[in-house]
Amino acid sequence: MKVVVVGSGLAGAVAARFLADRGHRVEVFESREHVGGNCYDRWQDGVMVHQYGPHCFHTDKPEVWEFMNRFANFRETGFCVVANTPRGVIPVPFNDVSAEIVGDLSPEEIRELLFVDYSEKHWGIPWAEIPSSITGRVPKRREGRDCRYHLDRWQGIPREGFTRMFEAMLEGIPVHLGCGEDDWREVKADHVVFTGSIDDYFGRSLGTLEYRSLKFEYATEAKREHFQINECNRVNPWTRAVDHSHWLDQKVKRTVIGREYPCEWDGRNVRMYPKPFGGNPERFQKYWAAAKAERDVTFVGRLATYKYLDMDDVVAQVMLRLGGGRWSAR
Ligand SMILES: O=c1ccn([C@@H]2O[C@H](COP(=O)(O)OP(=O)(O)O[C@H]3O[C@@H]([C@H](O)CO)[C@H](O)[C@H]3O)[C@@H](O)[C@H]2O)c(=O)[nH]1
Repeated sequence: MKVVVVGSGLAGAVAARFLADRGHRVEVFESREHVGGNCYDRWQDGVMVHQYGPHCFHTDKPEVWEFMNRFANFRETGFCVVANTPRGVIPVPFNDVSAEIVGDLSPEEIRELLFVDYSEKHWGIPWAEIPSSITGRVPKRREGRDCRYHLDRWQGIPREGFTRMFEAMLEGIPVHLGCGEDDWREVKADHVVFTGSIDDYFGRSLGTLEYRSLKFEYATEAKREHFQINECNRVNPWTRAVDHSHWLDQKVKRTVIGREYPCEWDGRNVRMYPKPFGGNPERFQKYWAAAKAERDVTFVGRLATYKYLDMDDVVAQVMLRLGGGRWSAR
């Protein structure tokens, strides 16, 4: 069977590999000039930099971890995040170490200190309007002194970077970079795996789905003790600063610091976070109903399913939808 995969980010690359492994003839169409989507990394001043913000792979799903390890040698490590709050710099999620610095706090006080300012900057709306699908992601008070941001059984990053991992995943599969939005439609295929924003598939005929985006600033500065500092305050306009030399534990004096400034997706920058408010959920449901009626198209990934999915959930979603024996959108 001939399959066209639209997009070479995580969903697209996993889908392409999954199908090629099962004997299908796969061709990938990518609008950017590189594979890997927002996981793309590159080298700057000798430091491996995640171009579109920090991506730590973390999972409790053995089949997902096994799949990813076919394409990369992972440096298995957990990353610790601290928050720069009006009461000092503390580990986030809030744990016993945080409590030693600012005193033990009630859930409401933790929410005020760590989440309200950050989330309002990140999402651009008042805290009270941020839906529970987002606030539910916010890690609660954690007992103990484990300062890793995620507690999943497996976590880390590819030693040679995500870009190299994607290249390995796509080995032997034709990939077209820098494509126009509709180039893939010219190819006659038995099936399409669409990983772009679902409204693009339908020519935005039912309205445009909105996203939050980020403006990234990269500066070469002195190496820092902390891997990531979340700005949980109103003083600094950026939400987080990442010292990229920590990915590979690079012993450097100078490093690359990436700062993230939240903004709206405007059609020229990158779609980063689906916005589950402001009419978008209703708009998405209309597109999803239309998607269900499409024969021989599978919609997968964060953009096509308009869901705030973690990386491992994307891999699991692709495996389920393509391995479940059905080809149509679900
Ligand atoms: O200090 C904070 C942190 C978070 N929030 C709020 O929680 C929402 C979800 O946060 P998070 O999952 O961290 O957001 P994101 O998907 O951008 O994070 C990815 O980056 C790394 C992580 O930062 C470690 O490098 C992680 O692997 C991914 O989850 C957030 O949108 C805020 O609303 C907060 O308020 N304050």
